[in-house]
Amino acid sequence: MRCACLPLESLLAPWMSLRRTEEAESLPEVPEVYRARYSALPAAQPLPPLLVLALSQASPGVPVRREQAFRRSRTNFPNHFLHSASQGQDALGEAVYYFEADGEGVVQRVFVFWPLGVLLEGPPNFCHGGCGASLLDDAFGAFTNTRLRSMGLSGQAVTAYLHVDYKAPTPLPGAAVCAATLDRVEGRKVFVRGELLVQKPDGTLQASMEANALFVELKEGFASMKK
Ligand SMILES: CCCCCCCC(=O)SCCNC(=O)CCNC(=O)[C@H](O)C(C)(C)COP(=O)(O)OP(=O)(O)OC[C@H]1O[C@@H](n2cnc3c(N)ncnc32)[C@H](O)[C@@H]1OP(=O)(O)O
Repeated sequence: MRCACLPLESLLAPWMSLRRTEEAESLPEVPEVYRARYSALPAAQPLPPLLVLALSQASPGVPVRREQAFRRSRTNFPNHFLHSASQGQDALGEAVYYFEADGEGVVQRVFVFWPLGVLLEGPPNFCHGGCGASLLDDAFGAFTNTRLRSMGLSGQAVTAYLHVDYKAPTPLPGAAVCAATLDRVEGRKVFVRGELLVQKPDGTLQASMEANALFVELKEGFASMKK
């Protein structure tokens, strides 16, 4: 039987070797809600096939819209654990964030594509569990804070807890998509759930990790966090 899976090279290239061009290239302006953290994809950067697959599986028949895809603005967050320290050839490649909002502009879901290199290993040839948890935490944070901003709120919430269930190993080198959505809201408490999706050899997607988390909107924002 013919394997429906995407060849590894098409999953990873060119994202693994992507280097920043945002300083040199004039990129389209992104909507205000996203602007603090994200920038537009350069014109030459295609949407990762795995991201497109995850989106079409999550919402069959709904067109994938390039203008809903962003990358993280490194200029504003030069010390970010995932977007700076953990980046590199054979480590994390560059993420692509895809936000979905409802008719009122309120963010309902985020999908975050990550190229995963061999240096992220836990068990031989598989991703470290702490790395997967970090990717999920990042997606949950991106979802929660962008959703809050899209509702006219602060967008300054932090993780109070993160629960991860490891359902299957995550192969390296490879790629994953973290999907995050709302569970419920109780005052300042935002409960989020999601999964880390990888592609099986038969081409279908499977959740190698499932997670839920509580984010708490800070009363006085990040500036109030004490050392
Ligand atoms: C720039 C982009 C950043 C994006 C963030 C990305 C994700 C991250 O990695 S954040 C970093 C990791 N997280 C942290 O460092 C947070 C550290 N913890 C804290 O600062 C505080 O404990 C904090 C803010 C979570 C809660 O403190 P505070 O604002 O004083 O609220 P507090 O009154 O204690 O709790 C609020 C509610 O949450 C509940 N709650 C707080 N923590 C928990 C928990 N671990 N489990 C269950 N419930 C909890 C409380 O019971 C309370 O509930 P209720 O209102 O029903 O009584």
